[in-house]
Amino acid sequence: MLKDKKIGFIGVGNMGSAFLSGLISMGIPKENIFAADKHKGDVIREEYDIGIFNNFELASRAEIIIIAVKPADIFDCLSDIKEAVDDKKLIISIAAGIKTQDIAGFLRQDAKIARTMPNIAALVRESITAIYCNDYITKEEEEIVIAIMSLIGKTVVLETEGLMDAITGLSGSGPAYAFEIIEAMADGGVKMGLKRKDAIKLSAQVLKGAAELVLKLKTHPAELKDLVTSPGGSTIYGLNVMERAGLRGIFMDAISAATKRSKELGESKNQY
Ligand SMILES: NC(=O)C1=CN([C@@H]2O[C@H](COP(=O)(O)OP(=O)(O)OC[C@H]3O[C@@H](n4cnc5c(N)ncnc54)[C@H](O)[C@@H]3O)[C@@H](O)[C@H]2O)C=CC1
Ligand SMILES: O=C(O)[C@@H]1CCC=N1
Repeated sequence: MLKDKKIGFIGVGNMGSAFLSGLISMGIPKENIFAADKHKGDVIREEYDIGIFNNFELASRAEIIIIAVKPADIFDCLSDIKEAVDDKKLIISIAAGIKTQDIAGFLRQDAKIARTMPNIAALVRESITAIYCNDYITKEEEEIVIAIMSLIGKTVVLETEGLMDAITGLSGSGPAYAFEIIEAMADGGVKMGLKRKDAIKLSAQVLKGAAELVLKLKTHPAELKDLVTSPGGSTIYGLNVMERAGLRGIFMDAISAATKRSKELGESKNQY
């Protein structure tokens, strides 16, 4: 489905490079992949051996344009590509907060625009990516967006755009929360005498194993928690401390704050 498409990336940083690696390892011919990056053109050419262009040239050549710059840079990029975008090109944004309607307002009202929210686990093809396609994208084109996002992990398709900020706050930002948990659990192990390296390996594998259980058994996490928590055992003593500290409230507040911030990123053109 993707092999004969001309795909261009604007911005090849943390996220753009994960997509690029995915496309290349899938065997997409390199002559069909282009990139534009304001600061790293030479490095990308050397690393991936693909055509490097400026934003306008890239948008003129590509049928699918993936915009992977920071939200603060997106409107500069849209200005650069405006004259090259017609009603056939497929624009895919991964920028936090930026609404399809605002992108269309900059480009053209009938532009085909998909707003997506992946996460950094794209680097190991374990992202979960939410996809919203505007009304100008056909079913077949939606399949193309899904195929591209599947290069970096799993996908969910949204019928409306409204929940995209909440998804940004939960699964877009979520790996950072998980890294904190892994590090914090490792700190606990170190406090109890474990070596740092062992403690990190143990806590990371715990999160991976627990996640696999939830996903594979399709069982509610509370039920799985009960499997670990023997009456009067060690786990309930640990959980007791977390409950006193209000761990659930902390996560709920964190995701609310990140959701609110994602919305703000879409409201101001001068985000940070
Ligand atoms: N890093 C993450 O975990 C996630 C990031 N995102 C979104 O992905 C987007 C990219 O994030 P990262 O890859 O982390 O950023 P990054 O800073 O690593 O990469 C952005 C790239 O864009 C280039 N760039 C900046 N201005 C440009 C311009 N005018 N024209 C062409 N290239 C330009 C930069 O040189 C840089 O290489 C952001 O909008 C962010 O909201 C979404 C989900 C997760
Ligand atoms: O913090 C950020 O701006 C981006 C959005 C999702 C993950 N990182």
